[in-house]
Amino acid sequence: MSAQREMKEKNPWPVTIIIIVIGVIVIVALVTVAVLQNMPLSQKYKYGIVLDAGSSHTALYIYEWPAEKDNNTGRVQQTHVCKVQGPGISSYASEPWKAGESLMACMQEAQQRVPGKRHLETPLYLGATAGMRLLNMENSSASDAVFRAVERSLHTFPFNFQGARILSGQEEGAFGWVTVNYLADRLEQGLETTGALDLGGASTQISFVSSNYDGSESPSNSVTFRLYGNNYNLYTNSFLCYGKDQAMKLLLAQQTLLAPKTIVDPCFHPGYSEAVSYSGLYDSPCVSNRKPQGAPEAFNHTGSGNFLQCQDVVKSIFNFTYCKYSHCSFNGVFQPLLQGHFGAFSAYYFVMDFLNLTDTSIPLTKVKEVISSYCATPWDEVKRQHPGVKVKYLAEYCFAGAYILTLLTEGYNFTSDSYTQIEFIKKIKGSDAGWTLGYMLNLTNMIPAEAPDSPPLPYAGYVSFVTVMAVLLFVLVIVSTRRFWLRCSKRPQIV
Ligand SMILES: Nc1ncnc2c1ncn2[C@@H]1O[C@H](COP(=O)(O)OP(=O)(O)OP(=O)(O)O)[C@@H](O)[C@H]1O
Repeated sequence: MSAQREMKEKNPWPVTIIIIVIGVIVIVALVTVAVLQNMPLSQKYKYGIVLDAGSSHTALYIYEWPAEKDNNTGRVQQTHVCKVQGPGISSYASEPWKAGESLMACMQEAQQRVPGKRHLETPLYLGATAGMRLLNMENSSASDAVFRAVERSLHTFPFNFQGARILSGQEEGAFGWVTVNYLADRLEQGLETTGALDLGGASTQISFVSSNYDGSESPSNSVTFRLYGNNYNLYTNSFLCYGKDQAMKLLLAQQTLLAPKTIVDPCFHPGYSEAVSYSGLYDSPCVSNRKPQGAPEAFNHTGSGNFLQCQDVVKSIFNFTYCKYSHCSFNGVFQPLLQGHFGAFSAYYFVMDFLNLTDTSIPLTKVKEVISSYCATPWDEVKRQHPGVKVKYLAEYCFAGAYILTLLTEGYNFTSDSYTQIEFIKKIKGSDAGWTLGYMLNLTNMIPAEAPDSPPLPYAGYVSFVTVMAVLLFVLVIVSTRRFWLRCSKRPQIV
């Protein structure tokens, strides 16, 4: 017995080894718990679906975001887009049930793409823009019937349907601006924002923040936001009837006033000839009050392909002179001085991309030359050169190019300098530029008004900190116990 005690007192190493082993186990356990407890959860996603019921067509967008980050700063991104076959829902005014029917194929696709266990919680929105705004102005019971048909169809799917409604022009402009700035990370980081230019089929929107605008002049153009702790006073205006298709109607209506049977249109290619029915042209409230007296059933629409003359006719659909404010864009609408960068999307992009003019460092004089040369190309040659492009679009690129230039430079007052601040965009980081994402972010409260509280240390920093502290603690324990055992081993031995 005394021999054993004597041995322990002489040799402290077995106890030291036991302490080291226990220490190592404690540290490993501590670090493992810290790592597991704080590890980001495996990536589970949530989904949202928005139907953009535009004047020319409907598109369905599916968005997804990491499940643990909703109501916070989780990156929401577009995972799928489905183009609905056929025209926009406003075209089904005489057979509303077909509007509901037209959405079925894309909705079935959405049902396949969103995981089944998420269906019931996935919000589904339908927002209609200028086509339905016009139909509602013209015939509100027809527009109600279209909405009823669309809602009936959407209710047959297992998603959390939040309703179908017409967006105001202001909402369309403001949510387009939110989308562009959210995707470019400008809101969360509080960077200077980018303006948004949207050219649709029936309306066009301009939205930007200007230090010259506080909302006091023309308050109807002001939208205020508080996002991630920053206040924004946004200027936005939507011009109904100035989307690409309705602007063309304005242009044709203008020309038929002078030549009701045959118009020789400088915005169409030489050799172009098409019969156009007056009822088709005047079916829109944008032009219905301009129908010539005693007009024949149809007129012959021919082209002469002259860009300079085209620009003159295009200018005639704007009023650049009347303005009761300090500054105006056109038609007497207030606009503050332009400021900063702009993203131009929808038809701005489609048209400038086709004409190879998305590079805004190309001087405006050169841009005009390119459009001018396209306009002057005979129609047969244009079709031969672009066999894969929809004929309707091909015929309209000359007009659309001239219209975009006039709208930007004479309408919104972009100069040759500020034109270089425009970027023609289709997508930002894989998501389409347009109002739909901003609309969903707003309705799901996914952009907080205040900047979210961030943990004092990032995850990796936290784990490293715990590890270093545990190792330090361990070393301290070892050093102090070793000194204790060394002292013990040096004590005079009991014999
Ligand atoms: N590839 C293309 N080339 C030329 N024009 C195009 C192309 N694709 C679409 N367009 C036209 O661009 C215009 C804008 O399309 P978009 O889908 O943005 O409008 P919309 O949502 O139907 O209209 P709105 O927002 O006014 O209701 C429409 O006139 C459409 O016909």
